[in-house]
Amino acid sequence: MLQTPTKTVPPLVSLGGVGVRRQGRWLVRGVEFSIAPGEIVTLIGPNGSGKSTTAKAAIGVLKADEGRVERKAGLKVGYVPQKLAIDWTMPLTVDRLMTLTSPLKGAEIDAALSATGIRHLARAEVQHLSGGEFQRALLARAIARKPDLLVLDEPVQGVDFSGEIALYDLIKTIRNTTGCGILLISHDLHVVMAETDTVICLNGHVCCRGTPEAVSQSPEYLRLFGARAGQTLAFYNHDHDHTHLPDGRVQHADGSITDDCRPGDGHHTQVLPSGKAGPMRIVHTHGPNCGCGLDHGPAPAGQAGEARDA
Ligand SMILES: Nc1ncnc2c1ncn2[C@@H]1O[C@H](COP(=O)(O)OP(=O)(O)OP(=O)(O)O)[C@@H](O)[C@H]1O
Repeated sequence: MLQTPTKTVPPLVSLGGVGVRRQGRWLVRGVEFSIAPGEIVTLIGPNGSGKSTTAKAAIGVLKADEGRVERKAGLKVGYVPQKLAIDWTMPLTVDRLMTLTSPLKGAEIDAALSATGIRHLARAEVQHLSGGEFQRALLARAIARKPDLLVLDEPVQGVDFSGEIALYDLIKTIRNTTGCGILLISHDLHVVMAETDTVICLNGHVCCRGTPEAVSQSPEYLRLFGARAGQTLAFYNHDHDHTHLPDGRVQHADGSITDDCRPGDGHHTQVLPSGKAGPMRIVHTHGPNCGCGLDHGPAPAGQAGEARDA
């Protein structure tokens, strides 16, 4: 059972100075990271910060316009995109969903559905699944072909908080039992999964990155999320010092506006109590126009950063 990433082995995918430009605008630029077998890398950032674009560039769905993307020869990718083109008016069972794009043996379908805890739903109509069940069905579909790299673009959409914890636990279990690398995307900025090895914060470029290494023991946190979550969640604070405007331009802390991010943009602080690694809940600090679309008040005085639940 693989518990820790193996950085000594060659990466599954490696990005160096990657930029993607569309319609005369850099969507992301200067992106650098790699994913090793068994490693969980989480991309976070506000809406439109380039997380999906980066993930697509990493797996070759999108071509980078600058920089280099290297993938292990023969890399098998399981990809759960943010949006899925499903005709909800057509009846579609879970086991049919599994084989929509390529065939699978019955035993492979069973194994994947069992691994995600929804074997009993094999004959269920997809449109009748709950949010959490649907995400599990998508996960089952992605792991059925035993990928080396699993790319999950917002895997907790439509799932309540306890469902999120369960899904992140499941994703961790998949990593531990299969040893695959995982690239996880979260736009909410407030939830990052268990055992995330590396968090990369994007805002058109890599603003900050780090290893979440702590479990919060804060009383407020335990009160909010309960002892179970308290064992596995930690705080993560950061600031965006620039705002992505609706027209794609970037307003900087000094008020100036440019077409793209500047290399020096993105001053962030990360405040993590020490302790065991685990899933963490991101609590972040915003300027008046951080761009995340959420209303955040100031943190209680005396806390490092302004830790408010996003
Ligand atoms: N093909 C394209 N042509 C032009 N602009 C694009 C294209 N694809 C994405 N964009 C723009 O690039 C920016 C980054 O998009 P992307 O989907 O990567 O962001 P994201 O961080 O994943 O956002 P979200 O959290 O909302 O899903 C957005 O402003 C988006 O409108």
